[in-house]
Amino acid sequence: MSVQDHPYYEHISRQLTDTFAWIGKRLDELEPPIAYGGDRYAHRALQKQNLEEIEKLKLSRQELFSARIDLEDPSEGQETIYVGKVALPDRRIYSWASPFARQLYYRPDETTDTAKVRLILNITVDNDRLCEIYNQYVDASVEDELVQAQFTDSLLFRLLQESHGKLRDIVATIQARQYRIIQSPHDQVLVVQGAPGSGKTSIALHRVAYLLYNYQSETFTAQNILILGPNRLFLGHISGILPSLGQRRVPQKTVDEWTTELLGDKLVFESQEESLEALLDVTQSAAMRAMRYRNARNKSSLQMGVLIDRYIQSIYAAILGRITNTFTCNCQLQGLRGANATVERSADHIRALLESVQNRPLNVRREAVEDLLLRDLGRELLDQLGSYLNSLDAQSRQEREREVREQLQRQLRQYFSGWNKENVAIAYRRLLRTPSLLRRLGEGLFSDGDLELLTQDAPTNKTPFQFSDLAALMYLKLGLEGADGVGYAHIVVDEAQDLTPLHFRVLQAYSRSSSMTLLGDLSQGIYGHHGIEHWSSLLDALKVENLVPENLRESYRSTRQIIEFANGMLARVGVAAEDLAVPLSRPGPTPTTHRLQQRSQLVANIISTVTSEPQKWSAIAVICKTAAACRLLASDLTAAGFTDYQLLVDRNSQYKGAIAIIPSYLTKGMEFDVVLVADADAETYPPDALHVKLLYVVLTRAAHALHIRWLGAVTPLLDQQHPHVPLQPVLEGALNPQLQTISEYAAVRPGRPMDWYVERLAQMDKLRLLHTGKIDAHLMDVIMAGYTAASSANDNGEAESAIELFDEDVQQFLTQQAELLNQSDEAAVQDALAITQLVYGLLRNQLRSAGLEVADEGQVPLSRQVIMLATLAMAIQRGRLIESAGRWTTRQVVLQSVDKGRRAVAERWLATLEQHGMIESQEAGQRRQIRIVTTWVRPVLELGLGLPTELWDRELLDSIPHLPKPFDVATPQATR
Ligand SMILES: Nc1ncnc2c1ncn2[C@@H]1O[C@H](COP(=O)(O)OP(=O)(O)OP(=O)(O)O)[C@@H](O)[C@H]1O
Repeated sequence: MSVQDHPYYEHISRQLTDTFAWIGKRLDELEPPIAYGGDRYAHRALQKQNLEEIEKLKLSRQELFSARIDLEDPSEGQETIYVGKVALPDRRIYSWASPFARQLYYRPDETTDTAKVRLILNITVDNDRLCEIYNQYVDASVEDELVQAQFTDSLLFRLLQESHGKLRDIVATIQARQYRIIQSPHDQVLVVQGAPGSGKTSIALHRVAYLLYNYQSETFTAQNILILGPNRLFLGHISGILPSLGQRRVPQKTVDEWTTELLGDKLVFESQEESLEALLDVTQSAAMRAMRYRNARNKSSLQMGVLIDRYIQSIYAAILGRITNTFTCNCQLQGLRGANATVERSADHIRALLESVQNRPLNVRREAVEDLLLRDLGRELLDQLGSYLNSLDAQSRQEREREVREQLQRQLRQYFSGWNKENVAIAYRRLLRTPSLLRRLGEGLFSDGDLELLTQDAPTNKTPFQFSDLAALMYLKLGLEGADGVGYAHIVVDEAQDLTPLHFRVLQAYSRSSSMTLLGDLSQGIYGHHGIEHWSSLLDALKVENLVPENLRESYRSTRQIIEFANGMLARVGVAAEDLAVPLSRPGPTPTTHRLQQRSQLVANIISTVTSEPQKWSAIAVICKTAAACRLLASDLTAAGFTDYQLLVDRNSQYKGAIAIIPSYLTKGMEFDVVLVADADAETYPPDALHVKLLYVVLTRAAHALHIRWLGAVTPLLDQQHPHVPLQPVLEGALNPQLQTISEYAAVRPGRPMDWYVERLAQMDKLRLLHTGKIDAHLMDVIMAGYTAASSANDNGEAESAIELFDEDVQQFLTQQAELLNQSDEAAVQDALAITQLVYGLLRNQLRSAGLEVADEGQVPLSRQVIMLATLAMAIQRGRLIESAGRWTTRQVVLQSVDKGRRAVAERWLATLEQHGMIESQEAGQRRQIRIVTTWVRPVLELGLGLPTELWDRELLDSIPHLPKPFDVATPQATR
């Protein structure tokens, strides 16, 4: 049945033709420039109004209306109205965003009781041609048989069958639930969690148009609304919607553009997509990728915000601490003898002034205090100079007053000259690159290991900032410089799950009244290393009290078969049925899955699959996981003679709408008629939380057809043979510290003895990272990788020993000791060796409990024993490990660490130490256990090293036998 057969065809056609004629006439009236009629401002305003109306009329002509509603009004009788994108009240056309349309057409929960809807028709028009009519709602009271029986296909279904190149407005078919979100109150943070294709982006943009239509004059203007999207490719995809709704001027920005706007275009930083590529890049070591993952999470967290607050506070405290002098201003009026005045303010007074402006950004506080002092002291100076100034004429007096102010200003500048404005990037780098500062400020916020990782990968002035640094930089900028008066009336964030908690804290500072619409899907959170994991985490970030996400599960984009295929994957990894997307019952072909044997077969198959798709599908995506894989595939396709594709690896490029070869993460938010996944093998998509999300995004980009191809084994995520696939931790549990003793760590890394690791740690002053003898294996990997890189860069081969940690004198002394011990066998040296070995034996328990165990018990070369003792001394000096001292060990084990020939001397020393209460003993069954008294650890250790120590009690020292060479403490060769 053709559209002409619809009983309302004639009527609607007439409305269309008449309205077109009416618009033509109105345009004729408006288009000639208005003659200048006196008042220039009134003339300009009139001109602007005319231009706006012309724009509106032209836009309305493109698609005059999309619905007709017939009403029965108790007082007015029967009435017909139309709903379109642009309101033309003279022609009874209402805007879709008007309260009237809200009540009648979209029929949300609250319905009107004044008018009864009899009929709603969906209409498609192309300029002045009436193309289609669908019955959307027919009340039983409408008796026209023809209307009831025919034309009952839904326009929604018809539109969804079409090709999905660029996103279009959905005015004609907005669903009631979607409309309810669009028109919900604007004075709140509205979060929309929605399945792929549920219309989140469409809702976001219609909501902006709705707010502007209804509240433009009161609250919102196109310029005070901020719309943030992930990248230009995505913004290109959605660019048509707002203009088609009559809103051309609302800026839509990428997160990068927003960042550049705030931080300046000189800042070089990597994009969000590059940050993900770096994590996926298997040519990088797993340790480095795990570090990035963990650092990204930490730098993006709200704790980082607290750390930055503390940082600013510490810079401020240092400034306050430097204000110790009284400020004195001597003012002398040139050429006027005796015309001088002096004012002063104490340091306490100036510090109090500073405290009074403490809530201002740090970089403006100096100016604020200078202003206060200028005003206050300026007045005082002028008072003192009153008798001179009063005798002058008005003009000279003004000049002299200026002279006074200038002198005061100069002297104030001089006084505060050591206090410069902080540069955001430099201050940020300094924070991350100064381990002691970071440790002090980060205490209680991050573990020592996490702080160490932040330092390990801190930005330099030669490397770009990582994406995960950006929110922290913006937050720091807020603290240093404030928001520059920028404040948005409404903020919309699409793909909101990908912004970091700290980004939201920054957004909150730029929001005038916490009016926001945030849309996203946690199942598509492929930037899990820095993004939002639960919407509830926004409560803290945005400082709001409650937040109930709207949940949209119906997916409009994809056919039932595609959604079921994607849901199958989620169910396989344990996602509950009630959390899966609900498909519309729009049918399509079953997704095809093929394993290919060889690369050449894969390439041939991809070409034949995409070229045999029906012509009507204009948007086809061939998706590989990474950009590198896309480039490789593109060159293989070209080599096979197929060049009809667009390689889309640049996030800022425009999709031209044909066959695109595109990396997985760049398809975010996009949609295609056909999707072909070119590398769905087990290696490319391992079963972990990151890859399941990545693949979910990829699969749900397809509107009509989906093809899966792979070489080798299919990813377990898509393997239909396995109903349950347990997920592995991402990047081998990058986020979970794997605490190990050094011996456990070394045991699974053959090739290096354990004490090699101990010495390297000591050499880099990292022993403090050992907590109760354990260290995070990821952190060790990173430190050792950094160590290897540094030593290979210096090309100095084997590392220097831990002795390097000591200052030069002590180093020299210890090196000498070690050499003497190794080279000499005089009887005196034998004595010294016995002491060293004894002390080493006594303290080995401490070494062990700190994870610093040396593998070959009793046979460790003496030079190494000295080094190990030096390591321990160092660690104790740094305030660690002491708590682990005083552990019991058997006397026998201690003596075993001494060569047989020297045991007698060692026994003698043991007795001496016991006699002086430096070691205590207890009976444990048959055995005798001994341990060092905690307070004596260091002196005993220094005895072993032969170091003179101020901790030795003089009396005690005199009472024990004189130490043999080379441990001659009576004639120390070095002092500490
Ligand atoms: N009410 C509707 N009428 C017609 N089409 C609709 C409707 N709602 C959504 N769509 C269509 O469904 C597709 C998906 O919409 P949109 O991109 O807004 O969803 P999304 O939730 O943002 O998706 P994703 O999370 O996957 O990026 C688009 O083609 C859109 O036009």
